[in-house]
Amino acid sequence: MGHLTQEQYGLYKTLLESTKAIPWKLNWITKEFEYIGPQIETLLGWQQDSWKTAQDWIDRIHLDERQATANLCISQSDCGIDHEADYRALTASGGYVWVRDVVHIIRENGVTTALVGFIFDISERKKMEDVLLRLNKQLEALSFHDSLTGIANRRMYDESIRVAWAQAQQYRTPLSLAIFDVDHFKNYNDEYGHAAGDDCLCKVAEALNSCAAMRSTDLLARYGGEEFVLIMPTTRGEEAVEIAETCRRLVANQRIPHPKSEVADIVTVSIGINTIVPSENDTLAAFFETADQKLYQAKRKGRNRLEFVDAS
Ligand SMILES: Nc1nc2c(ncn2[C@@H]2O[C@H](COP(=O)(O)OP(=O)(O)OP(=O)(O)O)[C@@H](O)[C@H]2O)c(=O)[nH]1
Repeated sequence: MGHLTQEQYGLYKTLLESTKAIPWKLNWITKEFEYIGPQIETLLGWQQDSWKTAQDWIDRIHLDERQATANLCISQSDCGIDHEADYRALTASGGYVWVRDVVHIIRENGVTTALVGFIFDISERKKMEDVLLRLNKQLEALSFHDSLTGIANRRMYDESIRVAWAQAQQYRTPLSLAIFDVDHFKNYNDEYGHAAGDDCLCKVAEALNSCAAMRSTDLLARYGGEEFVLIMPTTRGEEAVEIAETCRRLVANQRIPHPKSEVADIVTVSIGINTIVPSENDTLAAFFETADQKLYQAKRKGRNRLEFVDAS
């Protein structure tokens, strides 16, 4: 493009200075601002002529993003790569505004000589993102999935067992419940750390689920910590024992090393099972409590085994 006439210059200046995006140009040899749009004063409060060097720009980036943003911009500019960055810009009154800086590099003979760019106000979008983030967190809290293992959570268990109990009571069908507890899991955490413990719980959940998921009416859930529960509606005692035993074997077959277990050198589970055809006098709480007692019996009797009671 040749030289601009006075008229053209005026047009471009008006265009640039009336957009919401704030234009700027920085001399990359001297690191001095050659231009910054007057709109910057409306957005951040700093006067147009207070933007003298790249250092003024860096100093007005929120500390949390400052280093990373400056590093990115310097390295990309030296290499001649156009780039953009989101950061909080300091305002003259001490607040911050989220902006996006979009940068175009000007090179001469393979050397970066100047940067030109636009600063966009993205605070509204960021506010929206924050709202979405908060909503997502709330949704997660309300969800029926355990965030670590991906299987059903305690909330889902509570809902499902209530329904299963009512149906068993109404139709006089057997209801079975198995409680699984990882053996010597405290030692596992102590040996490998909490993060590895989390991984281990995921693998256990996966193994249990591969067995439980074979019947669509069953529900496997993480009851809490290293405890899992399997609801088996319309399932008699022997059948429940068979399924739980398969689950136990599947966990052992994963052969997750556990040298500090006193039962085996791999991760194992103990299981308590209860089966009932609930009458009017039975309570869900007592039903669960009995299954839990069976679990502790399995622990006492040496772990990596199951104990059951069939009151149906
Ligand atoms: N990594 C990890 N550990 C957990 C989680 N929830 C509970 N735990 C740990 O699980 C362990 C449970 O230990 P205990 O209930 O004392 O029993 P145990 O060591 O499993 O031994 P037994 O049940 O008697 O075989 C505790 O150390 C908890 O910190 C979790 O989400 N992640």
